[in-house]
Amino acid sequence: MPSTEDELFPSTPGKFKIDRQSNMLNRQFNRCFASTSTMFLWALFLIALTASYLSFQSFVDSGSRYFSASLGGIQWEKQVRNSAETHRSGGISVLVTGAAGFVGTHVSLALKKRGDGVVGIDNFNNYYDPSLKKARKQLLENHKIFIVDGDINDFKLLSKLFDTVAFTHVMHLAAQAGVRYAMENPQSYVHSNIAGLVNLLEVCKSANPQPAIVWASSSSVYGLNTDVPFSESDRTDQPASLYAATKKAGEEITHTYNHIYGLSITGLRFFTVYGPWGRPDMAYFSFTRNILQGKPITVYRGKNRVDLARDFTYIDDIVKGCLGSLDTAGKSTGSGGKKRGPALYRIFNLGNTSPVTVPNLVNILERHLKVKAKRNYVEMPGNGDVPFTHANITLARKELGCWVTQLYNSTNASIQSLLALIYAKI
Ligand SMILES: O=C(O)[C@H]1O[C@H](OP(=O)(O)OP(=O)(O)OC[C@H]2O[C@@H](n3ccc(=O)[nH]c3=O)[C@H](O)[C@@H]2O)[C@H](O)[C@@H](O)[C@H]1O
Repeated sequence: MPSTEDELFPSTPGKFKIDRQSNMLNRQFNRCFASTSTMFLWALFLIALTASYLSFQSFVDSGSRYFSASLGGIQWEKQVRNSAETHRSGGISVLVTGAAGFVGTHVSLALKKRGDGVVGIDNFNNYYDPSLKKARKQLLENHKIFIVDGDINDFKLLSKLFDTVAFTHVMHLAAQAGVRYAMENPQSYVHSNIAGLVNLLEVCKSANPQPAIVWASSSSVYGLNTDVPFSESDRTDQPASLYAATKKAGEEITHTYNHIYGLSITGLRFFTVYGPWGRPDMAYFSFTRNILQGKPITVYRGKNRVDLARDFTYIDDIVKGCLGSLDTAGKSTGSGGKKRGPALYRIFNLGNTSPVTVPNLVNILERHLKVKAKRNYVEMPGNGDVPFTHANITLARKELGCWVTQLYNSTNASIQSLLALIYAKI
């Protein structure tokens, strides 16, 4: 008779293990379920286990519900829906990214004023004083526009917005702006202008219905192009800054989403936009501040002391171009992430068509401010600037219809607003 357990099993290792395990299980099974009362206890235990698992699941669900309250919650969803509601027949429902930015604020207000639904999203980053962005947010809220504090890289948040509202359009203005800052913080351009854009497009392509997208490209894509005025068909493969390169990349990226998923895309190449509620990093703003404070200003010059020139464009013209683009965008054709037919892909210059040299800009500021500027002329550092910009807007005039270029006399309105901001220490 075998005296030990081991002697019961053959010596083949694989088999040994299996048999040994099954034997052990058998013995455990025998021990545990030896009597019906123990079986009854086991049944009770299993029921309790199932019940606690189910209640844990509901805890997890309510937890994720609670978590999404930071994205949403019932109150939040209500605010989003109310803000997105249209108040005119044939109105559109627009998600405006970068809504607390300069252009975003003006476009949001204009849409709301004509009865469209608007929901804004902005990450309130500190590229420039966020208190200016908060002040713009307050202005928008006064007009019953709800602004979500969030980043376009947040896939969950964007998806939730599209789950809450079937946006017909996206006006994509969130971006890392500024040409020269790209040398200081290159990653921020990749984060917003590339990764953020792709994230937004990923959400839009899966949305049902897919929205039509209008977004801000830039005059900087013309880079070192020397054909003037700049036309949409001109070459754009010589960017002078990382900013320009990310905007150019955006044009290519949006093209692929148009091609693969049937998203309607309109890219707008803005030319140095100025006006009330403008950006403090831009020359007309920083020059105004310095002139008023008696500080010198640095005026860049090109090679051989050639003046730099910009096709400075007034914000109201840009707003008209944005609204005209939204109105003519046509529908995206895809659904469920699949293309169902060709959709519009367009690019337009939005510029003033009459460049002004930077020294002349300073003259105009001096006239309005009635203060003489202390000018330091410096050769343009090789940090992303281009010598001049000049828009040909024939295409925008023809296809957007509403395009009427204003003259530079709108400077006064801008300056009054800048003064208010400067005195408010923004
Ligand atoms: O159209 C665009 O795509 C871009 O427009 C804007 O860029 P820019 O045209 O560079 O505007 P802005 O900074 O106002 O400089 C104006 C002029 O002043 C010169 N400039 C500037 C600063 C300074 O200290 N001295 C100076 O001479 C400077 O050399 C330039 O000649 C947006 O910021 C950018 O986000 C993008 O949208």
